[in-house]
Amino acid sequence: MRIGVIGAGAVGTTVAALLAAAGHEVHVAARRATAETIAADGLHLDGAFGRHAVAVAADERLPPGLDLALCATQAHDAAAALAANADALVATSVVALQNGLGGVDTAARVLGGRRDVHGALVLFAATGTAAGRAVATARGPVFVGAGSGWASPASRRVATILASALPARAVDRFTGAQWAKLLVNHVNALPAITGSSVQAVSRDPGLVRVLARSLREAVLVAERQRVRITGLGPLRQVDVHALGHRPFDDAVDVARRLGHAFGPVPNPASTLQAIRRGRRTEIDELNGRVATLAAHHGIDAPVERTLTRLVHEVERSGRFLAPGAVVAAVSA
Ligand SMILES: NC(=O)C1=CN([C@@H]2O[C@H](COP(=O)(O)OP(=O)(O)OC[C@H]3O[C@@H](n4cnc5c(N)ncnc54)[C@H](OP(=O)(O)O)[C@@H]3O)[C@@H](O)[C@H]2O)C=CC1
Ligand SMILES: CC(C)(CO)C(=O)C(=O)O
Repeated sequence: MRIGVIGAGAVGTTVAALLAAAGHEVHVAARRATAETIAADGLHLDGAFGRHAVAVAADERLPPGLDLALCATQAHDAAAALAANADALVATSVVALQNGLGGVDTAARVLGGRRDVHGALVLFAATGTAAGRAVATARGPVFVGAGSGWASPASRRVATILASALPARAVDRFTGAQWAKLLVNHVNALPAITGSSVQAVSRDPGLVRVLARSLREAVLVAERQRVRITGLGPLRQVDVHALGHRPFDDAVDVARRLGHAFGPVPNPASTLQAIRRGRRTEIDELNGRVATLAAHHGIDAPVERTLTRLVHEVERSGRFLAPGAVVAAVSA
């Protein structure tokens, strides 16, 4: 298959390298300097999916005539990246890999309301190390779907193509699964604020309770949105229930397990990686999105609000906070 990947960061490099290693003809669209490096040196992936060095085509734009295109930019770059490639994608199935709730809608809107647009919920963890280079710090599947019903034949086809290269499958009730991924991504904020890993946060008795409180707020907001969150990857349906409704210590247990679901290799998660590279984070699409929805429903979500504010403060200052300062800020 001829497959395009827009964005050669942590996720784009991982997926593109695995697709190329599985024998697909892969075209990468990246910023000019990155595209030149990849065209000359190929893609290099190490870690949980093995070591791969593969040659791929790379340019600032994708060529026309692709069977499938994956958008692997950060959420706030997706609209511009897809618009820049829209002419090449008129007859191509498109998959949005962004975290948060808006990936599929953004892609469909930018591509003129097209129906062959799918979302992918990525549950592996990857860290970008240089242009066209990434390390997968934890394995995990990719779930493909769209909308609130059964997975369509088109989503199943996309999942089958991806499954030729990495663990991937179609998922029903994508909207509920996307909320489950949003809950999983609650592990992102505290490493970004403290400069530590997801696993280190889960081991810290104060921070893991903050994580559990933020998760509890998110579950209550989802319920007010009338979303039924499905189990996904490390987060089972019973865990979602525990986060919202069981005694708080049960929610803390779920939060702790979520952090350890990423294995022994320290996972900074994508939000801390953005901060380390001096890039804008996606926090407004994660905890910030929950805080906004909470306000819309007249619910108080003080932990979601505070975590969003603290990530923005670290984005601006570049100074991480000690765990005790975070616990104090959330409890103030
Ligand atoms: N990292 C992870 O483990 C996971 C990440 N995700 C999600 O996947 C998405 C991508 O994350 P991640 O790979 O970590 O992010 P990165 O920032 O590492 O990669 C995004 C890449 O897209 C590039 N880009 C932005 N705009 C364009 C454009 N117009 N044309 C070409 N390239 C462009 C960026 O370049 P530049 O930096 O120069 O702007 C960057 O190299 C995010 O939504 C993230 O939340 C999901 C699961 C796991
Ligand atoms: C799955 C997880 C948490 C992997 O780190 C991720 O989505 C991210 O880093 O944004």
